[in-house]
Amino acid sequence: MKLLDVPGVGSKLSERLITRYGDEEAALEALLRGDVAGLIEMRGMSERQATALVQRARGASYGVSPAAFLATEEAARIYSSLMELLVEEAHTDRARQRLLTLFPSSSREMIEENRRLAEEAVATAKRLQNTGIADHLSRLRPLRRGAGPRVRSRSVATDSATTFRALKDRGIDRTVDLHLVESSRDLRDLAQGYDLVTLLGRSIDSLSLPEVEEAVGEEEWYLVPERVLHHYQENETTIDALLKAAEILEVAEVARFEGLEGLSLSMAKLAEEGDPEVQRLERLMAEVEGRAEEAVAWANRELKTRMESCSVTLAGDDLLLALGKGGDLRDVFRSRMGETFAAVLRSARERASSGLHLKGSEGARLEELISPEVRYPLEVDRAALAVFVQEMRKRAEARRLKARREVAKELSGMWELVVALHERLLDFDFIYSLGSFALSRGLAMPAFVEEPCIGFLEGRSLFLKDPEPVSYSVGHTGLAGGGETTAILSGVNSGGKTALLELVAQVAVLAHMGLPVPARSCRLSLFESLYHFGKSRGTLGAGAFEATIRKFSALAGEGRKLVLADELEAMTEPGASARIIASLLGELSRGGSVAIFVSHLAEEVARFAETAVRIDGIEARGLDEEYRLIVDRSPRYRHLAKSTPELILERLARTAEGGESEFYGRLLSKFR
Ligand SMILES: Nc1ncnc2c1ncn2[C@@H]1O[C@H](COP(=O)(O)OP(=O)(O)OP(=O)(O)O)[C@@H](O)[C@H]1O
Repeated sequence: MKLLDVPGVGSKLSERLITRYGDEEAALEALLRGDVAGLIEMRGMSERQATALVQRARGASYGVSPAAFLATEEAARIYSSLMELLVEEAHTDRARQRLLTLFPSSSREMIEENRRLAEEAVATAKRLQNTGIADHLSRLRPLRRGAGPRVRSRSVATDSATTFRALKDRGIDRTVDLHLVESSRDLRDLAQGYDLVTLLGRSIDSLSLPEVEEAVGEEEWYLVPERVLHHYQENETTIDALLKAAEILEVAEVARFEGLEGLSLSMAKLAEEGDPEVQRLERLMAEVEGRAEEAVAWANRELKTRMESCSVTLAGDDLLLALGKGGDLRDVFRSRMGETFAAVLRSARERASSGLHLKGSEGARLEELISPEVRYPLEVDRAALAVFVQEMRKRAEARRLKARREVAKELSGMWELVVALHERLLDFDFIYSLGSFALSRGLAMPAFVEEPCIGFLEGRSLFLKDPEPVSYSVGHTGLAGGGETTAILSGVNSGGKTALLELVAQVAVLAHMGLPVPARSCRLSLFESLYHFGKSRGTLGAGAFEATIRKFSALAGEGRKLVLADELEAMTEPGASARIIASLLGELSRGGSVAIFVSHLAEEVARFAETAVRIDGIEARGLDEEYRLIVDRSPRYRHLAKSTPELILERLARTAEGGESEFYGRLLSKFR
């Protein structure tokens, strides 16, 4: 098959598909695989168009058209409503898009292939019951690949124009400042603006610059580990869901995966709370200023109190010394009050550092923030404080960088694994959703037989909230009824005739999609198409009658059809309608088709019929305690069900009062 063999693909679209997928073979493979997600990446291709394109390609590969089976609007509506229910089961967009590419057809091979898929899907969903996998699948999102926030405290420098260009081409400058330096001076100037400069190249001496590190690699994880980590951080929820879902699949022995453990361990490191030393430094940075201020304030209060309560007696010598050349009254005070001052200073410094878990020279550095000079009031040395905080920030940053590099190095080789895992689990969601749809609704795989027929036991309409099971069969299903392939369904108003027709349509559509159907068991033949005619409202005018009859002309064509019609009699006067229905049924029966017509004109139709037409009926058995009709939803075969007006009259007679009730009673007596 070629791309041009797909209906709707002209040379222009074919070219675009080849550009998108690389070559014709890959493009065709993508269409047949149902790659809607990949197709909508093409400009101007909507999801609906992509879905239809996949359907046409699939259809073409089996020699069918996706629109052929659903021959009427009503049939297409039933299919759409079924698809709505089906896609409700999908946890991901990918699964939803793939599910939407399924369609009913008369191709035995296509149905067979889908049946194999559906059977595998149901078996898989069964094995995964109560494992909670759905929660993890629901957390899967498309993988993102943003550059992440800029690193502002560091920069990368190189002395080589070639390296500079290569790094730019790799987009390193999107995350961190990138510089080309030509001399040690350049480098020194640059270093002043950052906590750390990573230098690539050996021509410039950087030994004397503590803010410069000589790079030992050019890999992304080394130069900008934040970028690698960002890929994993921004996809953390999805990766976590992937790991959990994959683990469940392994435990349930549904699938095996390589490299899960390594990825899981590295992801755990990514999520780990920071390094305790970095946390200590951060706490120190946050608290040091306040502590120093508080200690100085305390010392000033203390000095004031102590000074106020003491007096100093000066000897004449002291006065001469202080007043003499180069003399200073401070020296006098230092000699008299030195011990008091020193004691207060010591206590203040202890107050500043207590509980800060200082290490190495940090204690001494902190002490230096409160000058030992004898003076009042004491003050914090702001310049020393700034230098101290700056140093701590650099130490913390260096440790953080080291830790980031370690995790980034591990993770940098795992991205392909993440992408592959993501693809597999999105594909898996399609299978799992399909299986869950069948399992949660108790669907069963139908059996295809040769004779024209359709029938099921305990069918439950998927469109009703709490459906009563219904069994019905037309043609030689071997389940019940007789061999007639055409039936007229009569019965009480609101008995469930329309609902039953819809159920037959649901069964036919799902079976021809290769999917299980809502019944305990089901047998049917392969049909070329489904004609479903809904109930029309009121008698049609001449123009509308003509249009309706034209639609029926298609029924005369070749091929086995399943025809479901709801109260066609409304198309024209009852007498004419009965004749038309009878002759339609004759045409269909002779053509080897199967038909179920809901009609209140069953007796008249049977009178005009030239072929064997069975009349079945849905009947009311009586009234319940609240005077509601008790209906047997499964039709009785070969039984003309009355509309049971006497039950309605009985209800009226019992619920009305006085004269009105008597009136209904008199009418009712005519039936007894
Ligand atoms: N199998 C079923 N289980 C539960 N409820 C049902 C079932 N079949 C039909 N009903 C309910 O009965 C009501 C009437 O059904 P429906 O419209 O199919 O009847 P009808 O025989 O076509 O009526 P009418 O002759 O008036 O067109 C609907 O509201 C539907 O929900």
